[in-house]
Amino acid sequence: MSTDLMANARKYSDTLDIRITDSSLRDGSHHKRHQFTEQEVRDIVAALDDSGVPVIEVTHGDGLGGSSFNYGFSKTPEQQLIKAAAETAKRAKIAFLMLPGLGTKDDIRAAQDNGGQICRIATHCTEADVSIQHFGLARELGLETVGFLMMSHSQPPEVIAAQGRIMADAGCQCVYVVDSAGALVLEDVTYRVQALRAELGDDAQIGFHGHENLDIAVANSVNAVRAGAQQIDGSIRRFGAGAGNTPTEAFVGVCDKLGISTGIDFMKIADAAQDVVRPAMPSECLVDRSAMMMGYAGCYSSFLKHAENHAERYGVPAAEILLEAGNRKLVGGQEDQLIDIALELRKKQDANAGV
Ligand SMILES: CC[C@H](O)CC(=O)C(=O)O
Ligand SMILES: [Mn+2]
Repeated sequence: MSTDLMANARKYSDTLDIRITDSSLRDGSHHKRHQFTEQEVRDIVAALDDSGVPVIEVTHGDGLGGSSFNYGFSKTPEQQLIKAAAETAKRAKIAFLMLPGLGTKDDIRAAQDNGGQICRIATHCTEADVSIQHFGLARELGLETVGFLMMSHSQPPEVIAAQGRIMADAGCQCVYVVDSAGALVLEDVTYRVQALRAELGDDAQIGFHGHENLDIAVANSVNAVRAGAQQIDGSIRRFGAGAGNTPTEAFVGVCDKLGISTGIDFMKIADAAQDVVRPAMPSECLVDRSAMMMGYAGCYSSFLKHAENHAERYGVPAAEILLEAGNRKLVGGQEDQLIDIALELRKKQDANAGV
């Protein structure tokens, strides 16, 4: 590790160089169409906790309040899942995600009452100002705070840094570069993390949340660490939206080999991935045509399942819906526009076929 990274790491903890948050029970909720049962959450939390994962995120895929017609209804109320996770974890902290406008301040209070300790607040990467009151509340309540700058590929490093400054000033303790589309490639991550590091200094830590759509989430995460990120997200078995996230277990193995300390036992987490998490997944998260299209075109990974639904309903390819969503620069919350795209594709298809 570089001297700078060692210095940053030491500031974070006496024993760990980086802190990993496993997001499979939140980002994986997209892949599972929000159908987690309480027992699955308990089993996965127990296995991750026993492996030494320090933070486990549990919420509807779209955060607190996400269970809805627009985003997909949860099988089990997310507050019940947060409570089950907090009751199960012996060492790990339980984190929850919220998007201002979807979740409310009361949802944050309820998540804390149910045992959540880390409040992660996500905004589009040009809209950090909508998070100010929520960071204020979270800090007042004594919660640890994390800020998510979603779709970070869509803005240059200086914009990401300026938006990170807004979050840090509002009380955010770690600003994440969030590669929602899996569109960032290697140095794209380095430059964004470096810009945040330069802007925030000691005011906040930096984090990185990757998606695997172009198959480089582990490499991107290593680049983030080398550029000074102290917190990294993964999802065990890549259980996340699109092609999934940085696979926690592979990233832990890579960190072991690079001499980056995570505090996670590689053998135990490898077993957990295979024996506990895989059975709870509806299918593997794949770098298939649709997922690659999202990384290539810069399309929000959470759109995948919605695009698949519309593809089936309107008889058009999901990959083409996603490609067009990327071209139109759609952001989270614009899920309904995927229907317009599907209908337009269908019209063109019919016209070409002379229907
Ligand atoms: C809440 C939407 C989204 O899934 C957050 C996230 O993980 C990302 O943007 O990658
Ligand atoms: Mn994600």
